[in-house]
Order: sequence, then structure tokens, then C-alpha cells
Amino acid sequence: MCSTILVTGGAGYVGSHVCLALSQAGFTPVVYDNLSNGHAAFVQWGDLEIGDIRDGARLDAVIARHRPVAVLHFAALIEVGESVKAPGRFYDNNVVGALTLIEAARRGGIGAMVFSSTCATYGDPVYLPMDEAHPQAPLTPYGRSKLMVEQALADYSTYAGFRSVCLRYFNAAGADEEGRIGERHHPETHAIPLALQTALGQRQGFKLFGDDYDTRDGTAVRDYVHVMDLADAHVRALKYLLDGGETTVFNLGAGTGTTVAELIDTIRRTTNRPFPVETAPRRPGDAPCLVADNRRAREVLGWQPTRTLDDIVRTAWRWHAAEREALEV
Ligand SMILES: NC(=O)c1ccc[n+]([C@@H]2O[C@H](COP(=O)([O-])OP(=O)(O)OC[C@H]3O[C@@H](n4cnc5c(N)ncnc54)[C@H](O)[C@@H]3O)[C@@H](O)[C@H]2O)c1
Ligand SMILES: O=c1ccn([C@@H]2O[C@H](COP(=O)(O)OP(=O)(O)O[C@H]3O[C@H](CO)[C@H](O)[C@H](O)[C@H]3O)[C@@H](O)[C@H]2O)c(=O)[nH]1
Repeated sequence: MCSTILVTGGAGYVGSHVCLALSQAGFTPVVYDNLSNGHAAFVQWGDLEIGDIRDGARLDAVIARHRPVAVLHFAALIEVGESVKAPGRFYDNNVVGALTLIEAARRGGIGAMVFSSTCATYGDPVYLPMDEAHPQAPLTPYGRSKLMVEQALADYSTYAGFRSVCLRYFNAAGADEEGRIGERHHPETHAIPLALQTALGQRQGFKLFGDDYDTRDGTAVRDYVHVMDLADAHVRALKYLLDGGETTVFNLGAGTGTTVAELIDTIRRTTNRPFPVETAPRRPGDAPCLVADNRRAREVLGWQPTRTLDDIVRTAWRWHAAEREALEV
């Protein structure tokens, strides 16, 4: 089997790791990315086609050239804080872009898509852990842009026979075991890379946002899932669709909650560097606790997250330390 898969946003963090997993599973990824936040050097397992998902004609040409059998759609603007400042950019890129892509896929004879959604579509938790039936009330334009695409995909399935799997990630983290690719966001807002860059001396100190939450140590709880476990789930979701599976949604989280204080302890232990941490006010829009109920992905896809928080921090540390070294050369 060497079916070609169109991977939008495949030059970014999660998409590049999924390309690695696709190639290991015998698929041929073709990355479609405008490189606004991606890196050509992350495209190592197939061709790179530079283009924007809002450019239907360019998509038509790429689909005609490579004849993919399905689309994995990662391309999006992802910064939650930016989305509050510039909602129009997010709706244009994430919603108009997704609709343009779906239409191009259909014109090109593609009948299935795996879509990167997020736990941010749930908003504040009503109950924990959160399953896929949890109410969806996003707190930001970013989360709402993702929910709108989920809803459009549901209608495309019902009324046009275009099948999809929406994968709602919790906190993607970690890196390729061999250090070939990793997390490189500009600007970086995620806790793990920021703490590791502080441990490396690239940042002054780590700001811990809020120690007055109603959690076991007062800091916010998140569900960190290794990016290669996420990648494995994408390959499974793709095979599910190629086998004729019907449109559905899965949570992708490890199912375990970690507080920010516990995360910092793990990072200090792994790096063996006692970097400075300063408590700061809560970050606006942050939920106190987000943990996935991942039973559905386990049962339907046979998915099993196998990497621990230690694996996440170890692989991320290796990646960020190598990035730091590269800067010194
Ligand atoms: N990182 C996380 O923890 C997380 C959590 C939940 C959901 N997600 C979702 O996963 C997906 C990937 O996230 P990531 O962390 O890898 O982000 P990323 O910024 O590293 O990757 C996104 C990629 O999409 C490309 N892109 C953006 N807009 C484009 C456009 N209009 N046309 C073509 N390419 C475009 C960027 O250049 C980049 O390579 C996103 O859809 C994001 O919303 C990520
Ligand atoms: O410098 C920092 C950065 C983060 N945090 C804390 O660490 C936890 C994790 O924060 P991240 O920014 O790493 O991740 P989020 O949970 O905010 O974000 C995740 O969920 C978002 C939606 O809520 C988006 O989907 C995003 O892409 C995804 O990583 C939060 O409690 C946050 O307040 C800090 O204390 N200091």
C-alpha cells in the first residue's frame, strides 16, 4: 500500500509528526502549507507543495498532480490570545480556509478528511473528565472557528456524503524520539517549550499563571499527550475512514491530569536545572482543569497512548537543547 495523503499544515508541529507516522505506516504524505508558521525543514517524508488553503485553484492543481485518497487537515492559526485580538483573521484562515479545502477535496474526488480540532471547543468544563458529548461552548474565536468547521463537516457528511473524523486534542507535547523534528512555534506560548527554554537560559524565568485554582496544589490541570501518540491516532482515524467508517469525533488526551507545578517538577528533574519560576496572575481564558475521557478512541480506534509525561519532557528536552546548540553554531 502506498496511498497518497494530502496533509495541510504538515510543515507545522503536529502535522510533521503525523507525516512521520504516515510514512512509517506505508502512506505517502504530500504536505500543503503556506509556511506562515511552518518550516520547510520539517517536511522530510514526502513532497512539499507551498500554497494557502484559501486558494482553491492552487489546491485543485495539487490534488490533480498527486491524486490523494484522503486529506488530513492541520493548517490553522492556533494562538488563542491572538484570536481575541483579531477574530477576523481566525475566521478567514480557519473557517474560510477549511471550507475552501473541503470544496477542493470534493471537486478532486476525495471523500474523507481527518480534522484537527481541540478541547478548546468545550469551553469551561461542566464535568470531568470530558467526553465527546460534553457541551461545546468555546471561550474564544479560536475555539469557535474550530467548532464551526466541526459543524460544517457534520453537514457535509449528512447532506453530501463527505465523511470525516474530528480529533479533539488536549495538550499536544513532546517530540520525535530521534530528534528530527519538534515543537517550534513563533511566538511560543505553550508551557513545556517555555519552561525548557528557560532551563536552557534562553528566557529569564518561567511565569506560572495562577496558584489559586481549586485544584490539588492550586495550579491549573492539563492533559498532556505525546505528539507521537497523537500521530498514531491520526493513522488509525485515517484507516478507519478508508475502511468506510462513518463520520465521528474522538477526544485525544492521555486521560491523566497534571498540574503546572507537577509539570515544572518533572521538567526540573529531567533537565537537572533549577530554573527560576515566578507566580503570576491567572492567564485570561484559562480553564482550571481540562482532562480527556479518551475511552471512545480506545474502543473504536484501538488507540492506546503509550508515552508518559517523563517521555514527553525527555523528548522535548532533547529537541530544544539541539535547537539551542544549532543557534550557537
Ligand atoms: N499544539 C496543540 O497543542 C494543539 C491543540 C489542539 C489543537 N491543535 C490543532 O492542531 C493543528 C496543528 O497545530 P500545531 O501546533 O502543529 O500548529 P503549527 O502552527 O505548528 O502548524 C500549523 C501549520 O499550518 C500552516 N498554515 C496555517 N495557515 C495556513 C493556510 N492558510 N494555508 C496553508 N497552511 C497554513 C502553518 O504554516 C503551519 O505549518 C491546528 O489545527 C491546531 O488548531 C493543536
Ligand atoms: O508561560 C506559561 C504558559 C502556560 N502556563 C500554564 O500551563 C498550562 C498549559 O498552558 P499551554 O499554553 O501550554 O496550553 P493550553 O492548555 O493553554 O492550550 C491548549 O489548549 C488551547 C485551548 O484551550 C489550545 O488548543 C492550545 O493549542 C493547546 O495547547 C496552563 O494552565 C497555562 O496557564 C503557565 O503557567 N505559564
